Amino acid sequence: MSTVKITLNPQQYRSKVWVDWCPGCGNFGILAAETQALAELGLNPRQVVVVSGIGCSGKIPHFMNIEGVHTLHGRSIPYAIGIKLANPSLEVVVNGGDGDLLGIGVGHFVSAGRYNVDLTIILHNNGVYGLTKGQASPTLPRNVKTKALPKPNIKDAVNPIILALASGYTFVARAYAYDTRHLKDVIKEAIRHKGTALVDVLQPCPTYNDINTKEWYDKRVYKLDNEKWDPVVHDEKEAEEKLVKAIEKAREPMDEKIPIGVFYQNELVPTYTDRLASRISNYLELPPAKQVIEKDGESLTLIDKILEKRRVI
Ligand SMILES: Cc1ncc(C[n+]2csc(CCOP(=O)(O)OP(=O)(O)O)c2C)c(N)n1
Ligand code: SF4
Ligand SMILES: [Mg+2]
Repeated sequence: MSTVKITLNPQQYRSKVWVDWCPGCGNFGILAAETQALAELGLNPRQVVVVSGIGCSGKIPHFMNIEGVHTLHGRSIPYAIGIKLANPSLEVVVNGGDGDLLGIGVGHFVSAGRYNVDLTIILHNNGVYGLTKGQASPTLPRNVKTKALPKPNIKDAVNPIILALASGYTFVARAYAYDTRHLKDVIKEAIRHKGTALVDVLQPCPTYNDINTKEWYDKRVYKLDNEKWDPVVHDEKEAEEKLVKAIEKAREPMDEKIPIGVFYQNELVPTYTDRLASRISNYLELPPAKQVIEKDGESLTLIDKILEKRRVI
């Protein structure tokens, strides 16, 4: 992570691009909290890469003054992993929709936890495919009928917290897009965490999700901190017990009460950067992005010769 300190002004992380989300969209809260978190962490915008997929959520890098990549639907995580592996000194944040990360991209979502790559993944969880006009997303429960569905949802929902815990994520949290102060604090913790971090953000979509509205969430969300919840694994022996407790907490029905905050955090697991550095002695000084690959326009790698040898005529 960069240690360059800059002034605490979230506007430095905002671009001049017009934000075209619908009025009242929960994405505004995520954008505000994310830029505030980066400002409070004092991260150099040139050292932060925000990677997104396709969806309303996917537009976020355009609205930020950071290094950003707006990738393909479902493919933000492999891009992000590649960026982090090529240059481990960068702070890499993924922003994705629930369709993007848990539908078409779910294989990559699971895979990230197995590497424990040092990434922060911010899930814009609105229960719908917002950009494509409100189809059910993988987090919409069965039998719920949002306004664009002709009939109630026929499929069961995926629980992002449980899926992340089962996949080996070492930081797993839930937050709420309209409680931007709490969301900002959770994003800061996720970025500071060493390992794969998920922040599942409950994000009202006032245009297509007429069930999980601001009014619906406001009555239900409560903070885990107020329950004296301790998510941190302080000792290897605690890991199993805390993981099981976090899964049990995430299994609680969300009809009446919805906990937000950090469910689980374990920094005792080596990150993928640590694992590579233990096998490649000069990885941290000379990761792929910092290697010199040409001199005076001539390639210093043998790639041309290797390709020539394998040419099939
Ligand atoms: C490979 C591919 N399949 C399908 C689409 C069409 N598509 C664009 S966005 C989207 C879903 C968006 O929903 P979500 O990821 O939840 O993001 P949101 O708009 O809700 O933020 C789909 C299916 C696409 N762009 N690319
Ligand atoms: S469709 Fe929903 S998620 Fe997309 S910008 Fe509008 S309110 Fe936000
Ligand atoms: Mg969505």
